[in-house]
Amino acid sequence: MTELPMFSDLPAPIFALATGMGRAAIAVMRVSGGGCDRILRALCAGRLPQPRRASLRRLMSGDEILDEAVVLWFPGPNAYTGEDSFELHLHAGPAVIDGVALALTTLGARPAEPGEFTRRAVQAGRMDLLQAEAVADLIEAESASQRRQALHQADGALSRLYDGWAQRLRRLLAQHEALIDFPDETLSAAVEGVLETERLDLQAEMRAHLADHRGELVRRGVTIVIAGEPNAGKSSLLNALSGYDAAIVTHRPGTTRDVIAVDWVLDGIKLRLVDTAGLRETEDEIEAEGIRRAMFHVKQADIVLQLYEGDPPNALTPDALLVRNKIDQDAMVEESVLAISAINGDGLDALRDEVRRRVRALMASQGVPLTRARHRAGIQEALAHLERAGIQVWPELRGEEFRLSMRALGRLTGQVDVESLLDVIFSQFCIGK
Ligand SMILES: Nc1nc2c(c(=O)[nH]1)N(C=O)[C@@H](CNc1ccc(C(=O)N[C@@H](CCC(=O)O)C(=O)O)cc1)CN2
Ligand SMILES: Nc1nc2c(ncn2[C@@H]2O[C@H](COP(=O)(O)OP(=O)(O)OP(=O)(O)O)[C@@H](O)[C@H]2O)c(=O)[nH]1
Ligand SMILES: [Mg+2]
Repeated sequence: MTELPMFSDLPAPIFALATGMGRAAIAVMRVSGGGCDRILRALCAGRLPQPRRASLRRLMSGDEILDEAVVLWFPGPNAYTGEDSFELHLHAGPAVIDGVALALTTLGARPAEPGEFTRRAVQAGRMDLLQAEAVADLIEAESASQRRQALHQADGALSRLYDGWAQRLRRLLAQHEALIDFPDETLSAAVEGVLETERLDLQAEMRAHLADHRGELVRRGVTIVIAGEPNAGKSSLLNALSGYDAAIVTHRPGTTRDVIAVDWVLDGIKLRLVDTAGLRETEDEIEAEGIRRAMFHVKQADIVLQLYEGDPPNALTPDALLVRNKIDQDAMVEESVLAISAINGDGLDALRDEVRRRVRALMASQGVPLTRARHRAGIQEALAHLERAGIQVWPELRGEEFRLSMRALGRLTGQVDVESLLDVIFSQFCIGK
Protein backbone atom coordinates (compact mmCIF):
# COMPACT_ATOMS: atom_id res chain seq x y z
CA MET A 1 0.00 0.00 0.00
CA THR A 2 1.33 3.43 -0.81
CA GLU A 3 1.34 5.83 2.07
CA LEU A 4 -1.08 8.69 1.78
CA PRO A 5 0.44 12.06 2.53
CA MET A 6 -1.00 13.26 5.81
CA PHE A 7 -1.91 16.79 4.70
CA SER A 8 -0.42 17.52 1.30
CA ASP A 9 2.87 17.00 -0.46
CA LEU A 10 4.48 19.92 1.34
CA PRO A 11 7.03 19.10 4.08
CA ALA A 12 5.63 18.54 7.57
CA PRO A 13 4.55 21.67 9.43
CA ILE A 14 7.09 23.24 11.81
CA PHE A 15 6.80 26.10 14.27
CA ALA A 16 9.14 28.34 16.25
CA LEU A 17 9.24 31.71 17.92
CA ALA A 18 10.80 34.11 15.45
CA THR A 19 11.35 36.84 18.05
CA GLY A 20 14.00 36.79 20.77
CA MET A 21 13.68 35.47 24.29
CA GLY A 22 13.35 37.83 27.22
CA ARG A 23 10.74 40.40 28.08
CA ALA A 24 8.98 41.96 25.14
CA ALA A 25 5.41 42.97 24.42
CA ILE A 26 4.91 40.86 21.31
CA ALA A 27 6.20 37.43 20.31
CA VAL A 28 5.97 36.22 16.73
CA MET A 29 5.26 32.51 16.27
CA ARG A 30 6.06 31.32 12.79
CA VAL A 31 4.52 28.19 11.27
CA SER A 32 5.28 26.67 7.86
CA GLY A 33 4.58 23.50 5.91
CA GLY A 34 1.83 21.22 4.71
CA GLY A 35 -1.48 21.54 6.55
CA CYS A 36 -0.97 25.15 7.64
CA ASP A 37 -4.37 26.10 6.26
CA ARG A 38 -6.03 23.39 8.37
CA ILE A 39 -4.02 24.31 11.49
CA LEU A 40 -4.73 28.01 11.16
CA ARG A 41 -8.41 27.38 10.56
CA ALA A 42 -8.54 25.27 13.71
CA LEU A 43 -6.92 28.07 15.73
CA CYS A 44 -9.15 30.81 14.28
CA ALA A 45 -12.51 29.08 14.78
CA GLY A 46 -12.82 27.93 11.21
CA ARG A 47 -12.13 31.17 9.33
CA LEU A 48 -8.89 31.75 7.41
CA PRO A 49 -7.87 35.42 7.38
CA GLN A 50 -7.36 37.14 4.03
CA PRO A 51 -3.97 36.22 2.58
CA ARG A 52 -1.09 38.59 3.41
CA ARG A 53 -3.30 40.94 5.47
CA ALA A 54 -2.84 41.62 9.16
CA SER A 55 -6.01 40.43 10.88
CA LEU A 56 -6.97 40.43 14.54
CA ARG A 57 -8.22 37.00 15.60
CA ARG A 58 -9.19 35.25 18.79
CA LEU A 59 -7.00 32.14 18.95
CA MET A 60 -8.79 29.13 20.41
CA SER A 61 -7.76 25.70 21.58
CA GLY A 62 -11.03 23.83 21.95
CA ASP A 63 -13.11 26.25 23.99
CA GLU A 64 -10.08 27.76 25.71
CA ILE A 65 -9.01 31.25 24.54
CA LEU A 66 -5.25 31.35 24.00
CA ASP A 67 -4.84 34.97 22.90
CA GLU A 68 -6.21 37.90 20.91
CA ALA A 69 -3.53 38.07 18.27
CA VAL A 70 -2.59 39.57 14.93
CA VAL A 71 -2.49 36.82 12.34
CA LEU A 72 -0.78 36.76 8.95
CA TRP A 73 -1.64 34.05 6.45
CA PHE A 74 0.84 33.42 3.59
CA PRO A 75 -0.45 30.78 1.17
CA GLY A 76 2.50 29.24 -0.70
CA PRO A 77 4.44 29.81 -2.79
CA ASN A 78 4.30 33.54 -1.96
CA ALA A 79 5.89 33.17 1.43
CA TYR A 80 9.37 33.34 2.92
CA THR A 81 9.72 29.54 2.88
CA GLY A 82 7.78 29.12 -0.34
CA GLU A 83 5.36 26.87 1.59
CA ASP A 84 1.95 27.59 3.08
CA SER A 85 2.80 29.47 6.26
CA PHE A 86 1.39 31.84 8.83
CA GLU A 87 2.51 34.07 11.66
CA LEU A 88 0.86 34.69 15.01
CA HIS A 89 1.82 38.01 16.60
CA LEU A 90 1.10 37.10 20.22
CA HIS A 91 1.16 38.81 23.57
CA ALA A 92 4.58 37.69 24.73
CA GLY A 93 3.61 36.12 28.07
CA PRO A 94 5.09 32.65 28.63
CA ALA A 95 1.64 31.16 29.26
CA VAL A 96 0.37 32.49 25.91
CA ILE A 97 3.44 31.19 24.07
CA ASP A 98 3.35 27.80 25.78
CA GLY A 99 -0.40 27.43 25.18
CA VAL A 100 -0.02 28.22 21.49
CA ALA A 101 2.98 25.87 21.16
CA LEU A 102 0.99 23.08 22.76
CA ALA A 103 -2.01 23.73 20.50
CA LEU A 104 0.25 23.69 17.42
CA THR A 105 1.79 20.40 18.53
CA THR A 106 -1.65 18.91 19.09
CA LEU A 107 -2.62 20.04 15.58
CA GLY A 108 0.34 18.11 14.11
CA ALA A 109 3.17 20.66 13.88
CA ARG A 110 6.59 20.09 15.45
CA PRO A 111 9.21 22.53 16.77
CA ALA A 112 11.57 23.75 14.05
CA GLU A 113 15.27 23.06 14.07
CA PRO A 114 17.83 25.89 13.83
CA GLY A 115 17.58 27.60 10.44
CA GLU A 116 14.88 25.23 9.23
CA PHE A 117 12.64 27.95 7.76
CA THR A 118 15.51 29.34 5.71
CA ARG A 119 16.61 25.83 4.82
CA ARG A 120 13.16 25.23 3.36
CA ALA A 121 13.40 28.50 1.48
CA VAL A 122 16.63 27.18 -0.08
CA GLN A 123 15.05 23.83 -0.87
CA ALA A 124 12.10 25.59 -2.47
CA GLY A 125 14.57 27.46 -4.69
CA ARG A 126 13.69 30.87 -3.23
CA MET A 127 17.30 31.63 -2.33
CA ASP A 128 20.69 29.99 -2.71
CA LEU A 129 23.23 29.04 -0.04
CA LEU A 130 25.14 32.31 -0.28
CA GLN A 131 21.92 34.24 0.31
CA ALA A 132 20.98 31.98 3.22
CA GLU A 133 24.37 32.64 4.81
CA ALA A 134 23.76 36.34 4.33
CA VAL A 135 20.45 36.06 6.19
CA ALA A 136 22.38 34.58 9.14
CA ASP A 137 24.93 37.41 8.89
CA LEU A 138 22.18 40.04 8.83
CA ILE A 139 20.72 38.67 12.05
CA GLU A 140 24.17 38.89 13.66
CA ALA A 141 25.08 42.28 12.16
CA GLU A 142 26.22 44.80 14.79
CA SER A 143 27.69 47.53 12.61
CA ALA A 144 26.39 49.43 9.60
CA SER A 145 29.07 47.93 7.35
CA GLN A 146 28.08 44.41 8.44
CA ARG A 147 24.46 45.23 7.71
CA ARG A 148 25.28 46.66 4.28
CA GLN A 149 27.44 43.69 3.36
CA ALA A 150 24.85 41.14 4.48
CA LEU A 151 22.03 42.88 2.61
CA HIS A 152 24.13 43.05 -0.55
CA GLN A 153 24.93 39.34 -0.35
CA ALA A 154 21.31 38.49 0.52
CA ASP A 155 20.34 40.40 -2.62
CA GLY A 156 22.43 37.95 -4.64
CA ALA A 157 25.54 40.03 -5.37
CA LEU A 158 28.00 37.24 -4.58
CA SER A 159 25.77 34.64 -6.23
CA ARG A 160 25.78 36.67 -9.45
CA LEU A 161 29.58 36.86 -9.39
CA TYR A 162 29.99 33.10 -8.95
CA ASP A 163 27.18 32.23 -11.37
CA GLY A 164 28.88 34.48 -13.93
CA TRP A 165 32.15 32.63 -13.53
CA ALA A 166 30.42 29.25 -13.70
CA GLN A 167 28.70 30.30 -16.91
CA ARG A 168 31.95 31.43 -18.51
CA LEU A 169 33.50 28.10 -17.49
CA ARG A 170 30.61 26.23 -19.05
CA ARG A 171 31.17 28.07 -22.32
CA LEU A 172 34.91 27.44 -22.08
CA LEU A 173 34.29 23.74 -21.54
CA ALA A 174 31.83 23.54 -24.44
CA GLN A 175 34.26 25.21 -26.85
CA HIS A 176 37.09 23.08 -25.56
CA GLU A 177 35.10 19.91 -26.20
CA ALA A 178 34.10 21.12 -29.64
CA LEU A 179 37.81 21.38 -30.40
CA ILE A 180 38.33 17.79 -29.31
CA ASP A 181 35.40 16.50 -31.35
CA PHE A 182 36.08 18.51 -34.51
CA PRO A 183 39.80 19.00 -34.78
CA ASP A 184 40.51 21.45 -37.56
CA GLU A 185 44.18 22.18 -37.99
CA THR A 186 43.76 25.71 -39.25
CA LEU A 187 41.14 26.84 -36.76
CA SER A 188 42.38 25.01 -33.67
CA ALA A 189 45.39 27.14 -32.92
CA ALA A 190 43.38 30.36 -33.04
CA VAL A 191 40.50 29.04 -30.92
CA GLU A 192 42.90 27.52 -28.42
CA GLY A 193 44.52 30.91 -28.02
CA VAL A 194 41.14 32.49 -27.26
CA LEU A 195 40.25 29.79 -24.74
CA GLU A 196 43.63 30.15 -23.04
CA THR A 197 43.09 33.90 -22.69
CA GLU A 198 39.69 33.30 -21.12
CA ARG A 199 41.16 30.75 -18.70
CA LEU A 200 43.85 33.23 -17.66
CA ASP A 201 41.27 36.01 -17.27
CA LEU A 202 39.18 33.84 -14.98
CA GLN A 203 42.25 32.91 -12.96
CA ALA A 204 43.20 36.55 -12.57
CA GLU A 205 39.69 37.47 -11.41
CA MET A 206 39.62 34.65 -8.88
CA ARG A 207 43.06 35.57 -7.57
CA ALA A 208 42.01 39.19 -7.11
CA HIS A 209 38.86 38.00 -5.33
CA LEU A 210 40.95 35.85 -2.97
CA ALA A 211 43.35 38.71 -2.27
CA ASP A 212 40.41 40.80 -1.05
CA HIS A 213 39.89 40.33 2.69
CA ARG A 214 37.34 43.06 3.26
CA GLY A 215 34.34 40.74 3.45
CA GLU A 216 35.81 38.56 6.16
CA LEU A 217 37.11 41.60 8.05
CA VAL A 218 33.72 43.28 8.00
CA ARG A 219 31.98 40.08 9.02
CA ARG A 220 34.14 39.14 11.98
CA GLY A 221 35.43 42.61 12.84
CA VAL A 222 38.93 44.06 12.46
CA THR A 223 41.12 42.91 15.35
CA ILE A 224 43.42 45.52 16.83
CA VAL A 225 45.84 44.19 19.42
CA ILE A 226 47.53 46.49 21.92
CA ALA A 227 50.88 45.01 22.90
CA GLY A 228 54.24 46.05 24.27
CA GLU A 229 56.35 46.32 27.39
CA PRO A 230 54.82 46.06 30.87
CA ASN A 231 53.47 49.28 32.33
CA ALA A 232 53.51 51.11 28.98
CA GLY A 233 49.86 52.00 29.51
CA LYS A 234 48.21 49.40 27.28
CA SER A 235 45.24 48.82 29.55
CA SER A 236 44.85 52.57 30.05
CA LEU A 237 44.72 52.97 26.26
CA LEU A 238 42.11 50.22 25.86
CA ASN A 239 39.95 51.98 28.44
CA ALA A 240 40.47 55.40 26.85
CA LEU A 241 39.61 54.23 23.31
CA SER A 242 36.65 52.07 24.23
CA GLY A 243 35.27 54.65 26.65
CA TYR A 244 34.75 52.30 29.56
CA ASP A 245 36.70 50.83 32.40
CA ALA A 246 37.22 47.36 30.94
CA ALA A 247 40.78 46.54 32.07
CA ILE A 248 42.51 46.87 35.45
CA VAL A 249 45.17 49.59 35.55
CA THR A 250 47.80 49.76 38.31
CA HIS A 251 51.29 51.18 38.67
CA ARG A 252 52.66 47.60 38.93
CA PRO A 253 54.26 46.13 35.80
CA GLY A 254 52.65 42.79 34.99
CA THR A 255 49.11 43.78 35.96
CA THR A 256 47.34 42.36 32.90
CA ARG A 257 47.52 38.61 32.36
CA ASP A 258 44.32 37.64 30.60
CA VAL A 259 43.49 38.81 27.11
CA ILE A 260 40.76 41.44 27.32
CA ALA A 261 38.69 42.22 24.24
CA VAL A 262 36.13 44.98 23.78
CA ASP A 263 34.05 45.91 20.76
CA TRP A 264 34.71 49.29 19.24
CA VAL A 265 32.66 50.64 16.34
CA LEU A 266 34.61 53.27 14.41
CA ASP A 267 32.92 54.91 11.40
CA GLY A 268 30.35 52.11 11.19
CA ILE A 269 33.00 49.40 11.11
CA LYS A 270 33.14 46.84 13.87
CA LEU A 271 36.54 46.57 15.50
CA ARG A 272 37.72 44.34 18.30
CA LEU A 273 40.20 46.05 20.57
CA VAL A 274 42.38 43.58 22.46
CA ASP A 275 44.54 44.32 25.51
CA THR A 276 47.36 41.90 26.36
CA ALA A 277 49.94 41.16 29.06
CA GLY A 278 53.13 43.24 28.99
CA LEU A 279 55.96 41.38 27.28
CA ARG A 280 59.03 40.53 29.36
CA GLU A 281 61.09 37.65 30.77
CA THR A 282 59.36 36.33 33.85
CA GLU A 283 59.57 33.51 36.40
CA ASP A 284 55.88 33.87 37.25
CA GLU A 285 53.94 30.99 35.72
CA ILE A 286 50.69 32.88 35.37
CA GLU A 287 52.30 35.91 33.83
CA ALA A 288 54.26 33.68 31.42
CA GLU A 289 50.99 32.13 30.21
CA GLY A 290 49.59 35.64 29.73
CA ILE A 291 52.62 36.57 27.64
CA ARG A 292 52.28 33.42 25.54
CA ARG A 293 48.65 34.37 24.84
CA ALA A 294 49.68 37.94 24.09
CA MET A 295 52.09 36.76 21.40
CA PHE A 296 49.45 34.45 19.97
CA HIS A 297 47.08 37.40 19.55
CA VAL A 298 49.79 39.64 18.13
CA LYS A 299 50.33 37.07 15.38
CA GLN A 300 46.58 36.87 14.63
CA ALA A 301 46.02 40.61 14.68
CA ASP A 302 44.90 42.68 11.71
CA ILE A 303 46.56 45.73 13.29
CA VAL A 304 49.10 45.82 16.15
CA LEU A 305 49.41 48.93 18.31
CA GLN A 306 52.78 48.60 20.04
CA LEU A 307 52.92 50.90 23.04
CA TYR A 308 56.14 52.09 24.69
CA GLU A 309 57.60 54.70 27.01
CA GLY A 310 60.86 56.49 26.32
CA ASP A 311 62.99 54.96 23.59
CA PRO A 312 61.36 53.11 20.70
CA PRO A 313 61.66 49.29 20.96
CA ASN A 314 62.11 46.76 18.15
CA ALA A 315 58.87 46.27 16.29
CA LEU A 316 56.99 43.07 17.21
CA THR A 317 55.75 42.62 13.65
CA PRO A 318 56.85 44.24 10.39
CA ASP A 319 53.88 46.60 10.30
CA ALA A 320 53.21 47.14 13.99
CA LEU A 321 52.18 50.72 14.64
CA LEU A 322 54.60 52.08 17.25
CA VAL A 323 52.90 54.42 19.71
CA ARG A 324 54.75 56.36 22.38
CA ASN A 325 52.72 56.84 25.55
CA LYS A 326 52.91 59.13 28.60
CA ILE A 327 53.94 62.24 26.66
CA ASP A 328 52.46 64.26 29.52
CA GLN A 329 55.59 63.21 31.47
CA ASP A 330 58.15 63.88 28.76
CA ALA A 331 59.92 67.14 28.29
CA MET A 332 60.10 66.76 24.53
CA VAL A 333 58.90 64.33 21.93
CA GLU A 334 60.07 64.11 18.35
CA GLU A 335 57.54 65.39 15.85
CA SER A 336 57.76 62.29 13.70
CA VAL A 337 56.56 59.69 16.20
CA LEU A 338 52.95 58.95 17.02
CA ALA A 339 52.77 60.06 20.65
CA ILE A 340 49.87 60.02 23.07
CA SER A 341 48.87 60.32 26.67
CA ALA A 342 46.37 57.63 27.59
CA ILE A 343 45.75 59.54 30.80
CA ASN A 344 44.91 63.02 29.53
CA GLY A 345 43.88 62.06 26.01
CA ASP A 346 46.54 63.99 24.09
CA GLY A 347 47.22 62.51 20.68
CA LEU A 348 44.28 60.11 20.76
CA ASP A 349 42.57 61.87 17.85
CA ALA A 350 45.71 61.43 15.75
CA LEU A 351 45.89 57.79 16.83
CA ARG A 352 42.25 57.24 15.85
CA ASP A 353 42.97 58.83 12.47
CA GLU A 354 45.90 56.50 11.92
CA VAL A 355 43.77 53.48 12.90
CA ARG A 356 41.08 54.68 10.48
CA ARG A 357 43.67 54.92 7.72
CA ARG A 358 44.92 51.41 8.44
CA VAL A 359 41.40 49.98 8.59
CA ARG A 360 40.55 51.65 5.30
CA ALA A 361 43.69 50.27 3.68
CA LEU A 362 42.74 46.78 4.86
CA MET A 363 39.24 47.24 3.50
CA ALA A 364 40.25 48.78 0.20
CA SER A 365 38.79 46.63 -2.54
CA GLN A 366 36.64 46.75 -5.60
CA GLY A 367 33.94 44.30 -6.40
CA VAL A 368 31.89 42.04 -4.19
CA PRO A 369 33.93 40.40 -1.43
CA LEU A 370 33.66 36.85 -0.17
CA THR A 371 32.69 36.73 3.50
CA ARG A 372 33.48 33.26 4.88
CA ALA A 373 36.16 30.59 5.01
CA ARG A 374 33.76 28.35 3.05
CA HIS A 375 33.79 30.82 0.15
CA ARG A 376 37.58 31.17 0.28
CA ALA A 377 38.07 27.39 0.21
CA GLY A 378 35.63 27.01 -2.70
CA ILE A 379 37.28 29.69 -4.82
CA GLN A 380 40.72 28.30 -3.99
CA GLU A 381 39.55 24.94 -5.28
CA ALA A 382 38.00 26.42 -8.42
CA LEU A 383 41.23 28.31 -9.08
CA ALA A 384 43.43 25.25 -8.46
CA HIS A 385 41.52 23.30 -11.11
CA LEU A 386 41.90 26.13 -13.60
CA GLU A 387 45.62 26.21 -12.91
CA ARG A 388 45.83 22.46 -13.35
CA ALA A 389 43.95 22.76 -16.63
CA GLY A 390 46.77 25.05 -17.72
CA ILE A 391 49.46 22.39 -17.29
CA GLN A 392 47.34 19.48 -18.47
CA VAL A 393 48.62 18.11 -21.80
CA TRP A 394 45.68 15.83 -22.62
CA PRO A 395 42.66 17.77 -23.85
CA GLU A 396 40.24 15.34 -22.17
CA LEU A 397 41.89 15.86 -18.82
CA ARG A 398 41.93 19.61 -19.31
CA GLY A 399 38.17 19.41 -19.88
CA GLU A 400 37.82 17.46 -16.64
CA GLU A 401 39.62 20.22 -14.73
CA PHE A 402 37.20 22.80 -16.17
CA ARG A 403 34.34 20.59 -15.03
CA LEU A 404 35.77 20.27 -11.50
CA SER A 405 36.30 24.00 -11.32
CA MET A 406 32.65 24.56 -12.23
CA ARG A 407 31.59 22.08 -9.56
CA ALA A 408 33.53 23.96 -6.90
CA LEU A 409 31.64 27.13 -7.87
CA GLY A 410 28.35 25.25 -7.93
CA ARG A 411 28.91 24.05 -4.38
CA LEU A 412 29.23 27.65 -3.21
CA THR A 413 25.79 28.63 -4.45
CA GLY A 414 24.28 25.22 -3.71
CA GLN A 415 23.60 24.27 -7.31
CA VAL A 416 25.79 21.22 -6.67
CA ASP A 417 25.70 18.95 -3.58
CA VAL A 418 23.23 21.20 -1.76
CA GLU A 419 21.92 18.46 0.54
CA SER A 420 25.32 17.63 2.03
CA LEU A 421 25.96 21.32 2.75
CA LEU A 422 22.64 22.16 4.35
CA ASP A 423 23.40 20.55 7.72
CA VAL A 424 26.74 22.29 8.07
CA ILE A 425 25.38 25.71 7.21
CA PHE A 426 22.10 25.63 9.06
CA SER A 427 23.44 24.17 12.29
CA GLN A 428 24.92 27.65 12.89
CA PHE A 429 21.54 29.36 12.53
CA CYS A 430 19.25 30.40 15.33
CA ILE A 431 15.89 28.71 15.87
CA GLY A 432 12.99 30.51 14.23
CA LYS A 433 15.01 31.65 11.20
N1 LIG B 1 6.72 39.48 10.12
C1 LIG B 1 7.80 39.18 9.43
N2 LIG B 1 8.76 40.09 9.24
C2 LIG B 1 9.87 39.78 8.54
C3 LIG B 1 10.05 38.50 7.98
C4 LIG B 1 9.02 37.54 8.21
O1 LIG B 1 9.12 36.38 7.78
N3 LIG B 1 7.94 37.92 8.92
N4 LIG B 1 11.22 38.22 7.26
C5 LIG B 1 11.74 36.94 7.11
O2 LIG B 1 12.87 36.73 6.84
C6 LIG B 1 11.99 39.31 6.73
C7 LIG B 1 11.35 39.76 5.46
N5 LIG B 1 11.45 38.72 4.47
C8 LIG B 1 10.39 38.20 3.79
C9 LIG B 1 10.64 37.68 2.54
C10 LIG B 1 9.60 37.24 1.76
C11 LIG B 1 8.30 37.31 2.23
C12 LIG B 1 7.15 36.94 1.35
O3 LIG B 1 6.05 36.73 1.80
N6 LIG B 1 7.36 36.95 0.02
C13 LIG B 1 6.36 36.71 -0.98
C14 LIG B 1 5.52 37.96 -1.25
C15 LIG B 1 6.30 39.17 -1.58
C16 LIG B 1 5.44 40.44 -1.61
O4 LIG B 1 4.65 40.68 -0.70
O5 LIG B 1 5.59 41.21 -2.57
C17 LIG B 1 7.02 36.29 -2.27
O6 LIG B 1 8.21 36.58 -2.43
O7 LIG B 1 6.36 35.65 -3.05
C18 LIG B 1 8.07 37.79 3.51
C19 LIG B 1 9.12 38.24 4.29
C20 LIG B 1 12.08 40.40 7.75
N7 LIG B 1 10.80 40.72 8.35
N1 LIG C 1 51.59 59.87 33.30
C1 LIG C 1 50.99 58.90 32.64
N2 LIG C 1 50.78 57.73 33.22
C2 LIG C 1 50.15 56.77 32.52
C3 LIG C 1 49.70 56.98 31.19
N3 LIG C 1 49.11 55.86 30.75
C4 LIG C 1 49.18 54.96 31.77
N4 LIG C 1 49.81 55.53 32.83
C5 LIG C 1 50.07 54.88 34.10
O1 LIG C 1 51.00 53.82 33.90
C6 LIG C 1 50.71 52.74 34.79
C7 LIG C 1 50.52 51.48 34.03
O2 LIG C 1 49.34 51.59 33.24
P1 LIG C 1 48.61 50.33 32.63
O3 LIG C 1 47.59 50.83 31.70
O4 LIG C 1 48.21 49.39 33.69
O5 LIG C 1 49.84 49.70 31.82
P2 LIG C 1 49.89 48.31 31.04
O6 LIG C 1 50.75 48.52 29.84
O7 LIG C 1 48.55 47.79 30.83
O8 LIG C 1 50.68 47.42 32.07
P3 LIG C 1 50.72 45.81 32.17
O9 LIG C 1 49.33 45.30 32.13
O10 LIG C 1 51.37 45.59 33.47
O11 LIG C 1 51.55 45.32 31.05
C8 LIG C 1 49.50 53.17 35.61
O12 LIG C 1 49.92 53.71 36.82
C9 LIG C 1 48.85 54.23 34.72
O13 LIG C 1 48.10 55.16 35.48
C10 LIG C 1 49.94 58.26 30.61
O14 LIG C 1 49.60 58.55 29.47
N5 LIG C 1 50.58 59.17 31.38
MG1 LIG D 1 47.63 46.12 31.41
